[in-house]
Amino acid sequence: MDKMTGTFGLVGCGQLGAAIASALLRAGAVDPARMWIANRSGPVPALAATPGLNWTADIQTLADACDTILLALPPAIGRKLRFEGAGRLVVSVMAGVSVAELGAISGAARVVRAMSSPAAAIGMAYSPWFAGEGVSEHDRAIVRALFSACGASDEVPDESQIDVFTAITGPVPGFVAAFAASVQDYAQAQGVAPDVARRAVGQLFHAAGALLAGSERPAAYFVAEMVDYAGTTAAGLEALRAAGLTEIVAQGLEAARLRCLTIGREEG
Ligand SMILES: NC(=O)C1=CN([C@@H]2O[C@H](COP(=O)(O)OP(=O)(O)OC[C@H]3O[C@@H](n4cnc5c(N)ncnc54)[C@H](OP(=O)(O)O)[C@@H]3O)[C@@H](O)[C@H]2O)C=CC1
Ligand SMILES: O=C(O)[C@@H]1CCC=N1
Repeated sequence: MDKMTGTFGLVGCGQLGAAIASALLRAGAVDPARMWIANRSGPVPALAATPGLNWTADIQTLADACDTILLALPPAIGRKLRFEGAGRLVVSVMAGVSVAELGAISGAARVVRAMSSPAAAIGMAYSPWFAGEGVSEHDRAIVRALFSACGASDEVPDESQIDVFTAITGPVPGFVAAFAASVQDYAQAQGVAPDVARRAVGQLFHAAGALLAGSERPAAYFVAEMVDYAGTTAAGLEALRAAGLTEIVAQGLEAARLRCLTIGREEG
């Protein structure tokens, strides 16, 4: 696992920030003594006893001490934040907050807009990131070290793709939980006991996730394979296709993507 060079500061240690902080420390991507956390209510229990880790309630104190700053605040709060971060590398995982806004928030010329998920806590997040104009190759190495400690990541060429991934991979279990709940509901409607349905569907998604994540093939390949097999599953897949599954999923994801454009603004 690559180490992040320099000092690192996290602003906001909630659901996502705490997951990323624990991932970085577990992976050894940053030494605690070179890491700062600014959290409104102070140290979080899971990390409070980490030897050497620096806590502060003051964001500017963190900014003055850190070469790389990660913003993990709610969008409504993050948008209103201002601190002097000129000369720093500023990275954000805040939904909907643009590179331009991040420059205004921090005064930094080197800004990376990213997305991650609380799956970072188990090293299984997907963290896409978009680099603003001033970001150097050295900065990119730091960002790669940061997000490889959290799971898989890719640099994307277009900032608008971060909104797409905020919809798709930001929430974990997210939309997959919605599908899993529908499967559990079906099982229970057929008389399966709730705890058995929960265990069965959990194992199904655990196995399916492992197979999909471990394959170079797109998910569509596995669908076509089952349709071609022309067994019981094919009948169900054909019924789902006829019912508009693809269109329904796209509607949900598009609603989440569009919400990125309004979340945390005065009116939204
Ligand atoms: N949760 C998720 O699944 C995901 C979240 N995100 C994004 O991550 C960001 C953070 O979300 P999430 O972690 O869920 O939010 P939480 O509300 O769980 O955590 C926000 C944290 O920020 C702290 N905070 C608030 N204001 C300040 C401040 N002025 N100075 C220092 N700390 C402050 C809060 O402190 P206190 O506890 O004292 O209030 C809290 O610990 C959001 O922009 C969200 O869109 C992205 C992907 C997934
Ligand atoms: O639902 C949310 O707003 C956060 C951001 C992306 C995923 N979860």
